[in-house]
Amino acid sequence: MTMAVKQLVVTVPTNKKHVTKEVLHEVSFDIPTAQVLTILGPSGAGKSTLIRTLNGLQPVTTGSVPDLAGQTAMVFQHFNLFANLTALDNVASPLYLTGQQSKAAARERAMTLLEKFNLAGVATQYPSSLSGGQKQRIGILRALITEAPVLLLDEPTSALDPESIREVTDMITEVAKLPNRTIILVTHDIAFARDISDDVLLLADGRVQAFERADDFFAPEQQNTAITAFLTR
Ligand SMILES: Nc1ncnc2c1ncn2[C@@H]1O[C@H](COP(=O)(O)OP(=O)(O)OP(=O)(O)O)[C@@H](O)[C@H]1O
Repeated sequence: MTMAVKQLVVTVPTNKKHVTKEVLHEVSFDIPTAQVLTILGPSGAGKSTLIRTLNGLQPVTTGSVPDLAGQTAMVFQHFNLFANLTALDNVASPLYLTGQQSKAAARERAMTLLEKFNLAGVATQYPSSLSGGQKQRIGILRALITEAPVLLLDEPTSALDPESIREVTDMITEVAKLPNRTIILVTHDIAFARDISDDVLLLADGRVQAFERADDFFAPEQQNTAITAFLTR
């Protein structure tokens, strides 16, 4: 099963009154379910705008995206943890803040997740005392606890030091193995993209430059074309 994005156009306001700018130009591709789709492209290509549109944070101007309301969970570049909540409560928060579960039940579920991913030791700590890698792993668990079938990750490692990057990419690799989980990942980390992707969408200037199976995209004979074009911009 796939979910289609069809001729998606997104325009955003500019500093000038009544002047808008088209950030995505008739973008079409299919989101394969239970796979890892990686969105690559140079800075300003529209990657974040696309992922925000899929999450309903950015309105569609014309064209269409699948209705993913209530089916997505987002992981942010800068973690966006609640500073006043412990790691445990950050993970539990999507369940109890929405009233889906009692705080006690949500915490129990959160603790199980923390244990599964070797983070039980930081359960009572606040974000300010966590490393970047720990913060992002907590951010990923906060998304996972929702059991949303579509996980959106917007440059989850770009604010991290090399050691933390490894912790987080290892965790995302584990998460990608969970059954029935669709992952849409924006990254500038080509090596990680090559390791984890099933499909690749390459954007530049708001247009689709390539949409193909990762094996084809990263095939040796391709490396002088699409990837080089991307890397050298
Ligand atoms: N809400 C907005 N208001 C004004 N401009 C916006 C808005 N959202 C996106 N843009 C502009 O749209 C273009 C694409 O931005 P976007 O953040 O989607 O690119 P990106 O590929 O994610 O870049 P990066 O890799 O640097 O994060 C940029 O020129 C950006 O300034």
